[in-house]
Amino acid sequence: MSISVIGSGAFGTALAISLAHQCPVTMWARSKEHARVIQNDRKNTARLPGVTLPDQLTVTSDMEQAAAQDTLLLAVPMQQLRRVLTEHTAWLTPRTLVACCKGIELGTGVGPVAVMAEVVAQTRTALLTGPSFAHDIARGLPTALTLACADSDLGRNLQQELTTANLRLYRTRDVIGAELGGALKNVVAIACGAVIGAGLGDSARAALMTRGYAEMQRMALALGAQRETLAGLSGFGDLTLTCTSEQSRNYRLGLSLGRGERFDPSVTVEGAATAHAVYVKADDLGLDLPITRAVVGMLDGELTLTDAMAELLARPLKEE
Ligand SMILES: NC(=O)C1=CN([C@@H]2O[C@H](COP(=O)(O)OP(=O)(O)OC[C@H]3O[C@@H](n4cnc5c(N)ncnc54)[C@H](OP(=O)(O)O)[C@@H]3O)[C@@H](O)[C@H]2O)C=CC1
Ligand SMILES: O=C(CO)COP(=O)(O)O
Repeated sequence: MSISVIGSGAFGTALAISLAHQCPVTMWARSKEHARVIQNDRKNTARLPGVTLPDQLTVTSDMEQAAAQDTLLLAVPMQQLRRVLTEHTAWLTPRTLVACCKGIELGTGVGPVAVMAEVVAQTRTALLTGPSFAHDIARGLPTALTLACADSDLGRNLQQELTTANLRLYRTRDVIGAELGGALKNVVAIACGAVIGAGLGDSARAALMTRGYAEMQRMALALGAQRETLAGLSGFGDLTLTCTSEQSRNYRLGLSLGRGERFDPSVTVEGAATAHAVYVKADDLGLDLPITRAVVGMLDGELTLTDAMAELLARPLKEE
């Protein structure tokens, strides 16, 4: 088996580093100059500073070279996935494609696995998700992730292939559950960052995490996910990490909203687009997602945090 990582951001670089400790890995960067600098310096200073690349990791901007491997991990932002696949379809089929992004596509309301299956014909698809910060993986710290694949045999093979000394992979066939857990937890993390940023306290955060988890379940179960998947690494596990750590960009965006500070728009924050995509989808499904609605309102500048909290607290009292 041979592996390529498509995308040389923080997460792609971290995965490539971990995997390259056990087999040769190729990492693709869209910019020729970026690929040359990372390959020569043995560092990705722009996206993942402070970590040295192992010798078995080769960086290239040549998609034909990168796509020549058996298994391709796609580590680009969710809203860019369709574009990357469309631009390089000729090289990507027939391959095994493993999406490593977390989010729901604006406009279609689907997750990364559906996008891969739609754009690249005859492809075998899977998803790698779960609680893990790129810096932790790259530094060799222990991490447990979920490999979701509808095909049991392929899932087993990928689980073996992608498990490393510090990445322990669990397996599920519930792709939609794993996708939605990883996507929806980012929306809740923005809300949690906002309450902490505004000084509303840890009790308010615990309430939001718990009721946010109820929202995640409501949406995911309506779309055919299994409850156990939401309770696993890809759902509850990642929700816990992302809502409690300043390493999370989604949480940091929330902190900025709560503090009334500007946030760098170039930073990848998947929960922002996903909140909008989920809000539309929930409306189509007739689902009530008050925390998602509050996040959308704050992101669009239509609700202050004070108004959002007032709306949440004024909702009719009900059974848990
Ligand atoms: N960072 C983390 O800790 C984790 C991230 N993830 C997920 O991984 C995904 C990627 O995030 P992350 O790596 O952190 O993001 P980064 O912002 O660090 O990097 C994004 C990468 O995608 C590339 N890219 C963006 N648009 C395009 C495009 N149109 N064509 C080709 N390449 C493109 C960027 O290229 P360029 O450098 O040229 O701009 C960059 O290499 C997200 O879905 C995120 O949720 C999952 C778990 C952990
Ligand atoms: O998904 C992540 C942790 O599992 C990374 O979180 P952020 O995208 O918020 O940084």
